[in-house]
Amino acid sequence: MMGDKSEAIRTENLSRIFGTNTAVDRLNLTVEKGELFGLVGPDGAGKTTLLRLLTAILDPSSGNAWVGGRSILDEGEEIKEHIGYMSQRFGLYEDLTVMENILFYADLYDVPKKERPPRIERLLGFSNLTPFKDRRAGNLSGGMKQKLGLACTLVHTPEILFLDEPTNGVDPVSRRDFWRILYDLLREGITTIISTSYLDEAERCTRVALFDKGRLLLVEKPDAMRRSFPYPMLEIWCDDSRRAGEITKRLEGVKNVSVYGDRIHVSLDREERGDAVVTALRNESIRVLDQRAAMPSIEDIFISTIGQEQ
Ligand SMILES: Nc1ncnc2c1ncn2[C@@H]1O[C@H](COP(=O)(O)OP(=O)(O)OP(=O)(O)O)[C@@H](O)[C@H]1O
Repeated sequence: MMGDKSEAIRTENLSRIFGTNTAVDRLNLTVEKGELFGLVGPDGAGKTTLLRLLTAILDPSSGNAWVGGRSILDEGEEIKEHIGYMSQRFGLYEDLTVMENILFYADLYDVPKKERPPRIERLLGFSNLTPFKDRRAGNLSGGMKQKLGLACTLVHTPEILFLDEPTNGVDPVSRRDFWRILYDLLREGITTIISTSYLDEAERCTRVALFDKGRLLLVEKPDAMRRSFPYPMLEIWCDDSRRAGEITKRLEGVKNVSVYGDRIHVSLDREERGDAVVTALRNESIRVLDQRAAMPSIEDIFISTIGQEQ
């Protein structure tokens, strides 16, 4: 079946097996045009393999996928012309300057010479790299390198962008900058598929797909995901939150516990259990400073869903 016109991506029973290991397991997924679509899941969940399948770098073991209406099985070369892919090991040339790196990718993608100056100026502006255009890539900070990688990935104006953990190891301020760029791209109508291990980033996506062991467990808008979370959540501020987390995990009716700095999130089978949790903590000499009902974060949902799987 061909993809719909409003669809950026459609997969049908897409699978990839390595030996006895199923990295992507009969995946059926549709991403609409103009989405900023997040892939999350623990290490080894199959996110990178999925991105490599969709970018036509890796052949599927079975099933098919359409990217911009083109099949990965027999239109891989056309797909590559219309997409941008920033892999975890995106190749920047450390000895070349920012400008030279962008020009290198412009050559690689045969960007017409006349179109280059305005496009490159825009990309440099976009990524705040104009003042650094003559700096060697090797001398850029981690955050700037990622922005340069993105600029290189965008030089041939792809319709669909695939980013594999682009902000991994980047400081929080640079991560926010990077996301500002992604939102600008979203406003321009570019579809982006991004894998991330930062769950606060997943909250910023239009929709999030949660993977584990090659299988798609959930796909939803972050808000809807939070609203449909089946368990009441209690947020408790306390001292020694780690120990509080350990104690809480063992209590009856506690579905799940996540520890965040000076507070814990507890999901319960029934709201009334909250008082018993607080009492149990106090009995173990934990100082409970405050408590309130809370909305679950994507992290709570993620931990709870993966937990039920095992
Ligand atoms: N080329 C390969 N040969 C053999 N096994 C592979 C290969 N590529 C991936 N795998 C296996 O497939 C599974 C999924 O890996 P994948 O890299 O896609 O996961 P991931 O979710 O992207 O995790 P990470 O974020 O750590 O890269 C893993 O068990 C991995 O060991």
